[in-house]
Amino acid sequence: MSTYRIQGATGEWEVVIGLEVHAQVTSKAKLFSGAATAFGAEPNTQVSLVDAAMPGMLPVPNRECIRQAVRTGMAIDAQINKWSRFDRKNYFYADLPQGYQISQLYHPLVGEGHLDVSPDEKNPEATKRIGVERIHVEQDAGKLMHDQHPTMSYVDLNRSGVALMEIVSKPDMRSPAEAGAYVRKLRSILRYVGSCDGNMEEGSMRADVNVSVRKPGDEFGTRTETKNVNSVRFVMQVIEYEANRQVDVIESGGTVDQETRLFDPDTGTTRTMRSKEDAHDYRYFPDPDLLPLELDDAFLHDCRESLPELPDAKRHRYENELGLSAYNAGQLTADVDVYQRYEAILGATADKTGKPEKDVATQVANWVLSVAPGVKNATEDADEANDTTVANAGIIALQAAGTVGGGQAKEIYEIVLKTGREPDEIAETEGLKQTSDTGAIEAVIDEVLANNADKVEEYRGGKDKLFGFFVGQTMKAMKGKGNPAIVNEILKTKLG
Ligand SMILES: Nc1ncnc2c1ncn2[C@@H]1O[C@H](COP(=O)(O)OP(=O)(O)OP(=O)(O)O)[C@@H](O)[C@H]1O
Ligand SMILES: [Mg+2]
Ligand SMILES: [Mg+2]
Repeated sequence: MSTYRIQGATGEWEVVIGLEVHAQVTSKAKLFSGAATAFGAEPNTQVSLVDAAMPGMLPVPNRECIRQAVRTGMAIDAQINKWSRFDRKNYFYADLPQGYQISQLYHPLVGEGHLDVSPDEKNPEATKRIGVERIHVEQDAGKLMHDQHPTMSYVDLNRSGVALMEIVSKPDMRSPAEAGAYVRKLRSILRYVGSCDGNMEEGSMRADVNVSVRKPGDEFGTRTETKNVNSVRFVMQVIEYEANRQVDVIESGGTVDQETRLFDPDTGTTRTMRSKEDAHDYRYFPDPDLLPLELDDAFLHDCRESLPELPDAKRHRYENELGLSAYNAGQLTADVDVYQRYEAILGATADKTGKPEKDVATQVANWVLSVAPGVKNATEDADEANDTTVANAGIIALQAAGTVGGGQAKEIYEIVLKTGREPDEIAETEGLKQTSDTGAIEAVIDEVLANNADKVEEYRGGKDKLFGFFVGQTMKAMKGKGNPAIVNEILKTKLG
């Protein structure tokens, strides 16, 4: 793995990165109230008296949120703490009516774990292990709206009280690529587990990016923390910018302040938001309204039993059982949507062809990863609803049987996407079937050879490369519909 270094005036610098990822827990209700959590609702329509911090309201932990955080911890091989507790993090802000956030500082639900990440997507086998310090559960705050009125700000409390998992990494990353890979892998696992939808655009997953620089081998330097970064690309940009900025500050005789910064996507730069409050400024103390959480074995057992096959295990199985290349296996297992589509089409293709999955696995992989997306991108009036598992499997099966060739398969798919017609019927009525009629193919080949007597002579004289020319001419004469295997076979016989 290549080492990322920043070249300064005084030599090479290493960058040290730790990420705090806030992931919204997939749950119909909030962490301590029954209010709904749907994205995009009208402001203040999903607020209970608990979320609005009315006096005398008491929080009641939502079992499903705890369950999802525990399952997430299990998915990263983390220590699950059977005893944990909620603390109040006190601060004043207009989007926080309680005056404190219920979080977990001293006894988090989930302790140490780790993720194996692949900084180079082309080489998913080259992994680096990144430690996770802990996962704690906490409430989200509301949102201030500054664009509704010229002189007033409004408050939307829909998000107030929504359950978040804060997943805190160790300062183990050393390059933008590693940090990008960490966020991708974490997102992938959250989506497999189903504990967070991973939608960074809608804010379901946001990263606080901690960056410091040091000379290789030195102690850690002072970190800055850039808040609420909401895409993989932005995380990488923040690191690139911050690391270079810090090197400049130090090399020009200054010191890096431990502070909170904001990222500006328009310029790709960060700027000071506030200097870092020390943790004790929050006056953390155990929330007296809540009992400690105690998890029993049955609950833990249920959490573990409900975990799906996870990305790494699935990737290895695709390689070992289905014989896929490491690259294809990595691409297909990176996201839930992709592997679900793959597995559905693979199963249907095996059924349709009567072959074991292993025998069609690579063909289906190429179809799902490259052929189908290529056709889809080029088809303007494609209707997503026509892109069914059955239709895809139908086309792949036609090709596997030699009924259609690669070119015809694409044409059929295009028609499927536009019209929803059935692949077998399209192949039949649109004249897209390959000819396997040896007599017909032989006749065409005889003509091709007769028209190119000089080339036949050269071929027989040892110019082997001309074989491809004869195949090409035959296919052209047959408008691409000759069965390639049969064309090859007859040509070989005829040319001797
Ligand atoms: N020297 C360093 N350089 C880069 N990252 C660091 C360094 N030291 C710590 N970190 C990272 O900073 C993060 C600290 O997060 P943590 O939640 O523990 O505390 P915090 O940021 O002070 O608290 P808060 O949750 O209130 O923001 C971790 O991801 C850790 O890996
Ligand atoms: Mg934190
Ligand atoms: Mg932080």
